[in-house]
Amino acid sequence: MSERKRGAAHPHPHPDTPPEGGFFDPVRGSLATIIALSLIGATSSVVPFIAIVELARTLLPALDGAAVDTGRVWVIVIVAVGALLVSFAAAFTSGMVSHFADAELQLSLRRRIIRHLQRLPLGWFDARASGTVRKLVENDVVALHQLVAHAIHDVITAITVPVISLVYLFAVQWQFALAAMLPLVIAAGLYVVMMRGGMDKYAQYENATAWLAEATVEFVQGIAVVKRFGQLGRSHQRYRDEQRGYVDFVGQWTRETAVMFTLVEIVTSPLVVLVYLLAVGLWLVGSGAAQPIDVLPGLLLGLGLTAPLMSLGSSGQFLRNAAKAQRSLAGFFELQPIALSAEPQTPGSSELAFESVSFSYDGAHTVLHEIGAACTPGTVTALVGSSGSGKSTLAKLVPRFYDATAGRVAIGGADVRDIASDELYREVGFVFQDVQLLRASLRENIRLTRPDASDVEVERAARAAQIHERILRFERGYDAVVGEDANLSGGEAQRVTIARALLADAPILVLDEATAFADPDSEAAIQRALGALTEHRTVLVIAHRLHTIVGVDRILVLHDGRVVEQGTHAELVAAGGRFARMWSDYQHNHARALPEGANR
Ligand SMILES: Nc1ncnc2c1ncn2[C@@H]1O[C@H](COP(=O)(O)OP(=O)(O)OP(=O)(O)O)[C@@H](O)[C@H]1O
Repeated sequence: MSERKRGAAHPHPHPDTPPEGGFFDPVRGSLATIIALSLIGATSSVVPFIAIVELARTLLPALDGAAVDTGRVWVIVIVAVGALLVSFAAAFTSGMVSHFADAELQLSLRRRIIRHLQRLPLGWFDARASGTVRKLVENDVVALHQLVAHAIHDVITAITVPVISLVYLFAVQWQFALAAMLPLVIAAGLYVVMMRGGMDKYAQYENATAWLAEATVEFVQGIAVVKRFGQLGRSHQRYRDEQRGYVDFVGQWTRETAVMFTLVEIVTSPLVVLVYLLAVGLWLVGSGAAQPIDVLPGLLLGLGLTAPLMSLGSSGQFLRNAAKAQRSLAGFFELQPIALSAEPQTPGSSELAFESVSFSYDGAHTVLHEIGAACTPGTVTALVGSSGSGKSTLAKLVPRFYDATAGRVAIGGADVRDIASDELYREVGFVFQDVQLLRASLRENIRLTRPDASDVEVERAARAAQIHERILRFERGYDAVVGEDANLSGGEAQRVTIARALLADAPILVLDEATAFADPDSEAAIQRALGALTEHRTVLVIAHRLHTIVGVDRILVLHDGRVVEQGTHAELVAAGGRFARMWSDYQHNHARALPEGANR
């Protein structure tokens, strides 16, 4: 394949990138049903009240001795009972459909999140990933649950019931209808005033909550460090300040809205509305503007006009949360998945080559500049260089944690981007510093990359990784579960991942020597384990301790993202350049720690 520049852009649109609002596609039909049922339910719930009025209108003449139209009475009763049943059935069915739709939506979203996660570059899965995924799966998906399962039905009911009631009231007696609207208008006005600047306030409230949570986590996580350095008072002070700030903010907001809130409660309270409507009714009847019977619908339906306002308030909050969740999910789905090749290639050998490889994390700062190097099968190549020189970044391009911004990384002549991912992981094994063990048995952890491996094979890999004896000391041995009865030190956990890499038996190995947390005993064990791992393979190792790479086939010295020297240990020392200086400093600093024969 010809050398070409390839940015982060995906050549084919990703199938899971949803079109605007596409999350609801799987439940579109159910949503339409919920809306229709909510409308039917709300409308039919008003009918019995109208029926009572009409019944009264039909029966009243009987007081003056007139004959009662019993046929009409029966029709009204049947319509009322029928409407009541329809309203119950609609509410029940709508509840059922919403909960099924909600379950369906959550399932489809969670599946979509998982599918998208599987296609993201491994480099995305750093420390922040678990928090982000947790927020998506827990908060955002649940916010959409509130929308589908509750808010749609509540909002439709809260709007439909007052609208139908008012239409009927205006048809019967317009002055009384107008009077019945007054509490609604006053409450709505007060609500608007109360909520003025509510979005800003709400944002401030969320910030205050987030800061408090952050300060709490910081206080708890840092407690060991601050205690050690006698800063407990200061750290505790920040926590107390944030807590004070939160309480002050909530107190202030509550005081600002308390008067308005109480006024809204009073204006909408059933007793106040009833007394008000009775007074208006008496006045209208007294002045001859209305018949006594015309006051009845106003009393019955007028009472139900203001209650929905309150439920609209809380549903509005659900709607805002759902909109926010939708934005956050859309942002996640917009993350570029790793590019998949249209014509997958198979590596011709286990030769690893970096061909003019450049890389930038953010598109602005280049951290690797035109790296060229070849690692042949059966040899060990070490990457050395100061902290931040680009060693890990270069190593992580091989298993495609990231893709080169320019140039290419090739295995047996094939660009790693053109090798199907399962093939790539069969070809490349890696052991990086951030050891990842699953909450599963040690056996399952070792067998992760080769689920079909027999117990004997697992044990052989563990022996070679110098961890077999340690595993046997657990009561349940290989069945001990990580994080439950298998509590491992950093070095031990690392040897488990080395056993895993050994079992996977990949012909190319990318390793971070990573003995940072190892004590002298476990360092020796890890070195032996790595020795077993590197036989007959193409090995690229990030070296931190220079005495461990004295005998490797080739050393690449990185500085500011460039290969500034390369050769064997002896050649580089003889050349008297950067590596020779690093080696001399290293010998000076580690004179006593170096094993015999290492300082040649
Ligand atoms: N995820 C990331 N996002 C942005 N920049 C990064 C990221 N990881 C590393 N860098 C930057 O890339 C450069 C090379 O870092 P890299 O981790 O590859 O160096 P290193 O030689 O492995 O260092 P060390 O020996 O300390 O691990 C550094 O400037 C670093 O700040």
